[in-house]
Amino acid sequence: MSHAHGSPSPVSSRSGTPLKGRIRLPGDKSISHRSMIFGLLSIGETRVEGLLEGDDVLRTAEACRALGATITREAPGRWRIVGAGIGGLKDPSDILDFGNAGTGSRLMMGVAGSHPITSTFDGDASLRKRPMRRILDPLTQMGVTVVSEAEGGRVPLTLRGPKETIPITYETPAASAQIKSAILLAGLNSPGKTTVIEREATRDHTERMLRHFGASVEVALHGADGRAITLQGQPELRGTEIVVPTDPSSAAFPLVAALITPGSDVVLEGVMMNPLRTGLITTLIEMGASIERLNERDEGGETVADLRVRHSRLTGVTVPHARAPAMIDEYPILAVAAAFADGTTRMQGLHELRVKESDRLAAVAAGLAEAGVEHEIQGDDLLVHGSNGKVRGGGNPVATHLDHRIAMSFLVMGLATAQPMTVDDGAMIATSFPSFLPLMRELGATIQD
Ligand SMILES: O=C(O)C1=C[C@@H](OP(=O)(O)O)[C@@H](O)[C@H](O)C1
Ligand SMILES: C=C(OP(=O)(O)O)C(=O)O
Repeated sequence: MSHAHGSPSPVSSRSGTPLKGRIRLPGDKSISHRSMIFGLLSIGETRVEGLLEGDDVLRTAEACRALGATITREAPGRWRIVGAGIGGLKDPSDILDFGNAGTGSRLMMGVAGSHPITSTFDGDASLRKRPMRRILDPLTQMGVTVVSEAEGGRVPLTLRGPKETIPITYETPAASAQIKSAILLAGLNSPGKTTVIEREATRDHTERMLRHFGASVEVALHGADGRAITLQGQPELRGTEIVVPTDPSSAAFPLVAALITPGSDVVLEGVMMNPLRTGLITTLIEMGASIERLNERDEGGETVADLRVRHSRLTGVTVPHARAPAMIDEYPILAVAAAFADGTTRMQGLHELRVKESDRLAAVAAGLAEAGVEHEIQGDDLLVHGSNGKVRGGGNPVATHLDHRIAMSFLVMGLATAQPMTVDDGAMIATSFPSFLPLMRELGATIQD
C-alpha cells in the first residue's frame, strides 16, 4: 500500500490550453472510510465497489484489520470485508497509525473506545496537532477511559473501553460530522438509545449507512437548522453491498479549474449531489458559474449527476456561515475561484478551518499572498478581492503544511494565472485524490511534478 511519506516533492502548474473532456472522479472519502468501519462492525460479508484507495482510507482499512476484520482487495476499487461484529473487536497488537486522516482516527476512536479493548491512536505531524478533545469528552461520558494523551488532548493517545458503554444524549459543540459519527458509532455498542443533537446539519453518511446495514435510526428536526439523531444500540449489523458514489470534494478541483480557465468545457461524470455536500456548487452558481446538472440518477442510495462545467465570468458573493457544513472542505478551492471573480467574495464564519489538516485560513491567505491576490482575514471571515480573471500567480512555492486541499487548490490556480504556481509538496494529494494529476492532465492541464 502507498503511504504519503518521504521528502517533499514540489509540483508546478501553468496556464495552457482550455480544459476539455469527460472524467469520472474517484469514490467519496467519507463514504469509503465508513464502508470499512461498517464492514468491521457487521456480521458476514460486505462488498464495496468504487472505494477511494487514498492513503486516509487505506489507514482506516488497516485499523479495521487490526481490530479483527478480514479485508481483501479483489480488484481496483472492489473490496471485500468480513466483519468481527459489534462487541467482537479484538485488542490490536500494534498502534493504530492514521497518518493524515482526521475522519479515520476520530470515527475509529468511537468504534474502538466502545469496546473493552486497549487501543493506541497516532498519526503524522498534521494529525498530531488536531484537537481530539471534541471526541474524548463525549467518549468519557460514555465510560471510556483515556489512559494517556499528548498535551491538549491530541494523538498519540490510548483508550480503554468499559465493560459496558453508557448511552448518552450529547449536543455537539461544533458543527462536525466526525464528532456526530464517533458518538453514534460508540452508541452501536451501548445498550439503549444514544442521541446526538447538532445545531447545524452536517453530512449524513453515517446515518444513511447505519440504516443500510440494518440499524434503527430516528432523525428529528432540532431548531431552525439542526437535527437530533437517535440510534437504538446493539443492533445486529449485517454485511451488505455498497456502491461508493464519486466524491464532490474531489470534483471541486477540476470544476473550478474549468470555470477559471478560458475556453474550458468539461463533464464530470456521476458526481454525488447529497444536499449536505453541495454548498460549493450552490455558491459558484450564485457567482454566475455555468454548471449544468445532467442525467440525474440514483447510485448507491445517493443522487448523482453529470456536471457540465464551462469557463465563466464570476462575480463576488457573500457566503453565509450557515452554508459552511455543506462545503467545509471546499473553502480553499472557493478562494481560488473568488480570486478570478469580479469583486469581493466574503466567506463567513470559518473558524473550523483552523483545525483541519492545516490552519486552512492561514494557509489559504499565505497562498493568495504569493499569487498577488488581495485578501483579508476579518475575525473568522475570509475576504478575497477578485481581479476579474487576471491573477498574477508566481511568487514563492506555496507552503502546503501537509494539507492535500491546499496543494490541489493552488495547483488549480496556476492553470489560469499569468505566471506558473508551485506548491512545496504534492505528496499529500494521495491522501484523498491519488489520481488528481493524471485526471487533470487528461483534461489538458499542464502540471509538472
Ligand atoms: O465525517 C466526515 O467524513 C468528514 C467531516 C468533516 O470534518 P468535521 O467533522 O471535522 O467538520 C470533513 O472536513 C472531513 O473531510 C470529512
Ligand atoms: C478535513 C479533511 O479531512 P480529515 O478531517 O479526514 O483529515 C479533508 O479531507 O479536507
